[in-house]
Amino acid sequence: MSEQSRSQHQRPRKGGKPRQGGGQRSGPPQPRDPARRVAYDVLRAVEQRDAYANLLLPALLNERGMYGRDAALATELTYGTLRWQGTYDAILETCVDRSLSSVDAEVLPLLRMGSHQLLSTNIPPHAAVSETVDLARRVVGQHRGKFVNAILRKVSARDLDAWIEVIAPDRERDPSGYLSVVQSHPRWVVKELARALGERARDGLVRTEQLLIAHNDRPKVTLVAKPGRAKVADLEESGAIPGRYSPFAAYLPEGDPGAIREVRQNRAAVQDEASQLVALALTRVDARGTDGLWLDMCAGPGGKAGLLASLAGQGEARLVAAELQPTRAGLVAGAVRRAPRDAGRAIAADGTRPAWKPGSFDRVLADVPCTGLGALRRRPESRWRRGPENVTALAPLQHELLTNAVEAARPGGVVAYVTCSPHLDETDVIVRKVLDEREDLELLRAPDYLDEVPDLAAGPEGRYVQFWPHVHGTDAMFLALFRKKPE
Ligand SMILES: C[S@@+](CC[C@H](N)C(=O)[O-])C[C@H]1O[C@@H](n2cnc3c(N)ncnc32)[C@H](O)[C@@H]1O
Repeated sequence: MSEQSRSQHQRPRKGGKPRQGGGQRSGPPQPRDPARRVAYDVLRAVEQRDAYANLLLPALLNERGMYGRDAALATELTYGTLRWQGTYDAILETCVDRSLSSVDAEVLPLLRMGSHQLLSTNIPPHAAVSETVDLARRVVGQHRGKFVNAILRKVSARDLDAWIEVIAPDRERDPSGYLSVVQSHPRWVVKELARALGERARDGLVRTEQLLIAHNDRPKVTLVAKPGRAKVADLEESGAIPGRYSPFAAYLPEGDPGAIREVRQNRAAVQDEASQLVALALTRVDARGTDGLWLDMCAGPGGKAGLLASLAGQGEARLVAAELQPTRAGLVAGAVRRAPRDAGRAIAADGTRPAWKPGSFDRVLADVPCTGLGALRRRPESRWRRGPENVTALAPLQHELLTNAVEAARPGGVVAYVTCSPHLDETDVIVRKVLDEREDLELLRAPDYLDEVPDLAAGPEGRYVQFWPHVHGTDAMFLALFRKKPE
């Protein structure tokens, strides 16, 4: 294998042997290896009942009183295993003498987790196998523990580079297949991301590969200092570093964001920098007329609504933040609470059956439900959950919500269409369809409203904004800005 291809699949060597009995507060007796047990419980819940790792893991760590090195190991095992699942499954297919899909859902996470320790961490191989087998005996019984032992011994026969030689298709002949295995993404996702980047397989998929590598990196925790309520300098006092592009962003290199005073007081929040910037772009377009009422039509859980309410409150405007699901509308209410001038109001409402009169709003944001293929860094399991059928199923709703957003805007008003997915069927195709159907809509040059950020332009005449993890260090968020033509 060439040096170049070797570096392409090198993983960060993280984690380490857990301190025996260390890292826990006093309390009820802990299982022998609490870190692996937490990771296993999360992975099994993800596999069996579609749990979200980013919600369940912190809850379990908290419930079991784990912090420090044990929590770090549990986190590494959980996220690492989920990110690299595609590569490990390809390896495991060759080690199991039947189809991997026939392996019990309680056992599969043990095989993947053991493979992660063996192939991508600095945990000594004998410890990786024996600790995982010990856990297996406890959670799935003696017999299946033996099966786990036999398979992990086969996995341990090669290192990752040697396994890649065995399992990956030839890069020249099948670049998508190669990247799918080596960078652990479903093949259809590799193809769609290449399409969104404008790359053809025969040209080698160089930028696609950079994007996939970025998806497998641990993302920064980014905070937003809500304007009028906190400043980036306040967050710097807690160890955060000013963001690269957004005037409200700060990166938190380590530590729990929930421990930061401004976050606890709802004067700051966790929010990706691209999410901040697309909301900011909407407010920067000249409203050409009244500018008193804004609508966030799909507001839950409230990231953009929190920022928009603060920006509205610094001027003369008010924000209505609508969300279909009542529980999520409750989160939105929390996010807009105590905005300057109390400028934000959350309502539970269906954007496809508007509770407002047409033409009521000066600015409208439609941050529509999407596949989330732009947030794969933060939700590692979602790449395995989505399929092309989800893209197809979402299209009518995305189209309807954008159409209703345009209806909600007054003539001359501004509309933003946002997705956290770069998939062209969720972005360009929806925008073109609505533009084709309406004569009252002008597509603005969105990158002009974010001129502090380089390399954003995408789509027809570069009029869309497309953020990329490998270019901007953000989620792959998409923005199209429109003006509704005056009557
Ligand atoms: C991509 S998320 C929005 C993220 C949000 N803007 C933020 O920054 O936190 C899409 C939201 O739209 C909501 N939703 C789905 N269908 C809707 C509808 N018909 N009307 C209003 N909201 C809807 C979903 O429940 C989800 O909370």
